[in-house]
Amino acid sequence: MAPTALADVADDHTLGQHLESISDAIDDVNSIKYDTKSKFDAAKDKATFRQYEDACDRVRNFYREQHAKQTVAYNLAARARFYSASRTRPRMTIWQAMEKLDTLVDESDPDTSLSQIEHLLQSAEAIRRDGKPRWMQVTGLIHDLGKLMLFDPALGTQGQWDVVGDTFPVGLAFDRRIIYPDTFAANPDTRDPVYASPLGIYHAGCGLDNVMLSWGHDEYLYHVVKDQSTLPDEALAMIRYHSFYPWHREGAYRELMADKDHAMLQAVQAFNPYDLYSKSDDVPRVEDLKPYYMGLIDKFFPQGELAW
Ligand SMILES: O[C@H]1[C@H](O)[C@@H](O)[C@H](O)[C@@H](O)[C@H]1O
Ligand SMILES: [Fe+2]
Ligand SMILES: [Fe+2]
Repeated sequence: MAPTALADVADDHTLGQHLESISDAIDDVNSIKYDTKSKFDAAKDKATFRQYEDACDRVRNFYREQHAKQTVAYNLAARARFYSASRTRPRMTIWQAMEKLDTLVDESDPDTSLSQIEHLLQSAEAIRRDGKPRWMQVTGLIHDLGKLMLFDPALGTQGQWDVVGDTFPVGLAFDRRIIYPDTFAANPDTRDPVYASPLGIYHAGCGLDNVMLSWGHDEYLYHVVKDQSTLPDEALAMIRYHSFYPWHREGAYRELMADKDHAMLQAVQAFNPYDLYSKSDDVPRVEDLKPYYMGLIDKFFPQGELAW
């Protein structure tokens, strides 16, 4: 009897593996062609979130400082620190990073009272509920982990102004469609003849890959995960451009786009409602959701620990 029972177990196991690889294959097909619609009521939600005109002083002061200090010179220096060969990069798994980030209170965010880990799980859960591919769910789960840069002294982060908040390109005139556009008057780049010109240091169609976006959590996380995960380009664009509201929501800076960026814009726009509007959902139960997301993390970050 025993050998038969053992064989049954072995067969069950193989069957389980087959089913898993079939569902992986379906997911891979979905990753190429995925539905960019979401269940949110965009018109209603637009009136509820991101009301910067009514925002508190904390948010206003945050942007006043950010817009004065994000210069080309600062951006070059921040990137040099990130890439510096002498920097010892902290090593952490994705889940450890999520737990570490949880202590941060984002000064730029007018909309959420939840902790960071809850926001990440809320975004991921909303994507999962809508039947989107697993690579997009895991993107929701990690998209704000770049805020961890605040905790690495070697990155020389100056405060929150170079970590959170909406992003915009530097090296060309600041567009009026960025929130609080008048606060750029305090930025020295507005008095530089090249940086203050319509295309600045760029040329039309140069592609967003060649544009320097203000330094912060999007850019940092993009550089961390691009070579340390199996995520598709769409996921990397969702991470890199998720705070670039003047582009993905307001239609600014389109003249800088190259062909590839049109598909990336669609991806970022498909992602945005899950970042923003899931902020009104119920508080997720971290321990209940952990096993499912640990499975996704293993799939897309097979080496476990990442260098941050
Ligand atoms: O306040 C928020 C917050 O910091 C987000 O993480 C970021 O992606 C947004 O664009 C920003 O405006
Ligand atoms: Fe973010
Ligand atoms: Fe977010």
